[in-house]
Amino acid sequence: MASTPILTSKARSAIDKENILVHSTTKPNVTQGNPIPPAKRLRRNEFVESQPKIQTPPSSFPSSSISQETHQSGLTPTLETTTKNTRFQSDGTRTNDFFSSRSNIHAPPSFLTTSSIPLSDTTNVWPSIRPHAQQSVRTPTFDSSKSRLTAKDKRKGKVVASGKRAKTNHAIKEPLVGVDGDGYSSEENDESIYRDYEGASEEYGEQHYDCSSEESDIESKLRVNFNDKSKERDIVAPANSTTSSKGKNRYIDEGDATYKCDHCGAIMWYGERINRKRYARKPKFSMCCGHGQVQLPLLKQSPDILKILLTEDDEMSRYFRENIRVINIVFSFTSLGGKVDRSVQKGIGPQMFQLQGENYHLMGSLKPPEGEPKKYKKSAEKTRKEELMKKVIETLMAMLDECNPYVHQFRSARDRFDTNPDETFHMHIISSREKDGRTYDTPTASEVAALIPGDFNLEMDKRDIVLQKKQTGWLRRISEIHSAYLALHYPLIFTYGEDGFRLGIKKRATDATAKLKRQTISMRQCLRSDSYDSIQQAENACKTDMHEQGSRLLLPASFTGGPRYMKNMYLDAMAICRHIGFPDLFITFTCNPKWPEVTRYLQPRKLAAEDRPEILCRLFKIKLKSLMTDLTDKQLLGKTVSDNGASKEQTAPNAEPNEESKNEIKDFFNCRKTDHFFKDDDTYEEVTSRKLIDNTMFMGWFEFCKPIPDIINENVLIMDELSYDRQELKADHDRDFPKLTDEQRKIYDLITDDVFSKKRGVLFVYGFSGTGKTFLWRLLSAAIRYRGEICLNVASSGIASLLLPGGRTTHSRFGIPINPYEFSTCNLIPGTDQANLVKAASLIIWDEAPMMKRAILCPTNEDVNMIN
Ligand SMILES: Nc1ncnc2c1ncn2[C@@H]1O[C@H](COP(=O)(O)OP(=O)(O)OP(=O)(O)O)[C@@H](O)[C@H]1O
Repeated sequence: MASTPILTSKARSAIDKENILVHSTTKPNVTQGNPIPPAKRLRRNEFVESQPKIQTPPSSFPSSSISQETHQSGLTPTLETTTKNTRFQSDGTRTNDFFSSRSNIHAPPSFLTTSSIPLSDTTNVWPSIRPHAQQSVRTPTFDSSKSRLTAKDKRKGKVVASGKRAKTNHAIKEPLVGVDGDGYSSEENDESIYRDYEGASEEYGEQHYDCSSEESDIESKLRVNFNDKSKERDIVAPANSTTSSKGKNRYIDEGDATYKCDHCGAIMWYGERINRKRYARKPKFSMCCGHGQVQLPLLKQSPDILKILLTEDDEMSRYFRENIRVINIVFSFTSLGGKVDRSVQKGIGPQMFQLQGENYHLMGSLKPPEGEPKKYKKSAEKTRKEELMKKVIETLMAMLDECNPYVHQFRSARDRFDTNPDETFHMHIISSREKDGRTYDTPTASEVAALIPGDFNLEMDKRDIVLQKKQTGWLRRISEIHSAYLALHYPLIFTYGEDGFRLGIKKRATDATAKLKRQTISMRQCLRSDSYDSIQQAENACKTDMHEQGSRLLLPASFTGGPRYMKNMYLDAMAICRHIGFPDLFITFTCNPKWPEVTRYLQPRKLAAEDRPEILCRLFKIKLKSLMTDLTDKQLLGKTVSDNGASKEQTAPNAEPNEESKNEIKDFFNCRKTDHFFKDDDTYEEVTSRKLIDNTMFMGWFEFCKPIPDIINENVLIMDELSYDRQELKADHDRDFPKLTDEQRKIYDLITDDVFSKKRGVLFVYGFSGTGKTFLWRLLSAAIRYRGEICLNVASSGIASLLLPGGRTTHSRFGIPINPYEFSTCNLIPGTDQANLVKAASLIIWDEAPMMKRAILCPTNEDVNMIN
């Protein structure tokens, strides 16, 4: 997990103005007299140019100490001696930083090193301008045992280590005050930190721990007095300081998950509340149930035997917990699917493989193919060698036999095979349920699956899972929205075969939901991706008829962080870079399973971090938001001039309203403010009739984009297709027509009859290489075109398209995405020239069609049908 907030050159220049030079400290190869390699940077940083002295690199710059520093990360639990980080003030003072437990920074430009360095290093100057910067100090150590809560602080809901206040006061008196608003960990910044964060703790209810070491005497010796060299403000010198400097590094603790959602009772962290900017005595949450819109039944209590295995401390239970994943796989009905790359497993080390793209579940036939072993059983037998495993498996088998409806049905199928081996039947695992998913989640055996005599029936719901006795051995992919998707893969979690997400679950009936157009829960609500609305609307907005004109978009199951989302973020970032300049810092923010909040949550439950990845994700998100607030709202590194909307919820990109922020069109394309204008299924009339948005630049733009009826709308694509030299085509056709073989002639007649009699249909012509398919396509297209009709020749690859007269790739002709995934659709927007051309075509010849994924062929066919 990583996030890359962009700090642009303006931000950098803002930092520079405060003499906080943003450079990597890991610059051991800087040469004497030329410490600042990029000319661009020199140009922009006049103050550096005007201070030749400061460019002298320190002769004794120890690269080893730097590397120690660069590896410092997170809550460094060591007391190793490291290089002290240095920060410069506008008054020429220098301050020393330790780093914060929050993030590492990589400096991407070529002139900076790419190694990971702590955030505090962002305020470091070049080694050359800090000859005495290598102060040996102890790395601050996090020691939770030193964190003591005072009763008052507890009441306030914050945790501040006792003794910190005294130190804080001391820091206030200290003349070496740090940079305003900056200072996760710098000792000189204690005052500002405390001002900021104690205020913040009032405001945000955060809990603070002191992570400092008690080694104040060492640190106090290493204090640096910059005032001595205040005139040459970049030249720093050490000075003896008598300042006590306890508690340089503080960890901002997000507290425990002690808050409850009013609607569904979900236990939440304070940082997960809506409207994070405000302190709330009774915080509200939406990520759990969308303000009570989503009402789902609670999972049933586990069967007693499973409870014992999960909680007790006997040998069998411990063994079960240690091997719970393996045991689950033994009982799982489905297997993991995805593009697996096993080449990464080299040498010794833990077993691992790389999974690319989408992850899904696969299911095989009722019986394995002839001669093949029973795979699941095999693994079970293997594990049964161990006595303990055998006992556990037998216990669980008995449990699942009793309570899991899928097990019932599979057992019935087996019995039926045994009694009548010649009978043909298939097992049909039903996707759609009649019952309301809010109240009934534990289905019975007859509801989940049925054994149906006969072969596969084409009229079944395409999401249903149909298991046949005879299969080729291929595993079948299961739809993610099948209600049994999770229950089949995790029988030990969904012991009763409980339903997962399925279509048609009704929202809770409230006043708010009554006004909504969609009364059922969508996958998006389950995934909590509201920002998708704005993206979808952005694509539809320029059209007058929103229903007909909009391109069809399907929400992928893995929306957040999915290809579409990432592409948007990437394009936004590139647009920002182009407009404002390249970023100076590349901050990666990683998740730490040893965060105190995580440990406090997991330890009492006897769980490891990998057992509850969602807890890590949630805390990561909270901390990421917190960091983004510090960077943007609190302007830790200077004013934010732009952001890509990734942290839209908590960022105010332009805090001071200016001309730029009033440009609604720009905001619209930046996916900001669109919520004010649209909702998912609003019509154009509804949108434009709102008084709220009258006479804005945005509405003017809408008007501008309206098609003007008086102007004849000529479609250049159609004109292009009709501009062939018909006489020449006819001559070619007449020349080759007699050459057709009987088989080719038959196909030719069939197709031309259908085209000229305006029949619709799909014909699939196949044959070995060299049997004259391309010859036939050429003749057919000539036959259609010389009669003044449109024939579109497309091919799956660019090379194949060159062989066809007027050929184009299908990607280009139908707007097929380059990297299609399961839920991709064509970008063929009805009403556009491209769509009208497809509509006007009499014949579409698609060469090498099987080269395309099925995931593309079917939607393309649907899209072409839709626009016709
Ligand atoms: N009826 C025909 N009369 C004369 N020549 C023919 C006839 N059919 C095919 N050919 C010739 O045979 C050669 C191979 O035909 P073509 O390239 O159309 O085969 P293909 O099935 O498209 O092959 P591939 O699948 O490899 O693309 C071409 O030179 C073509 O002109």
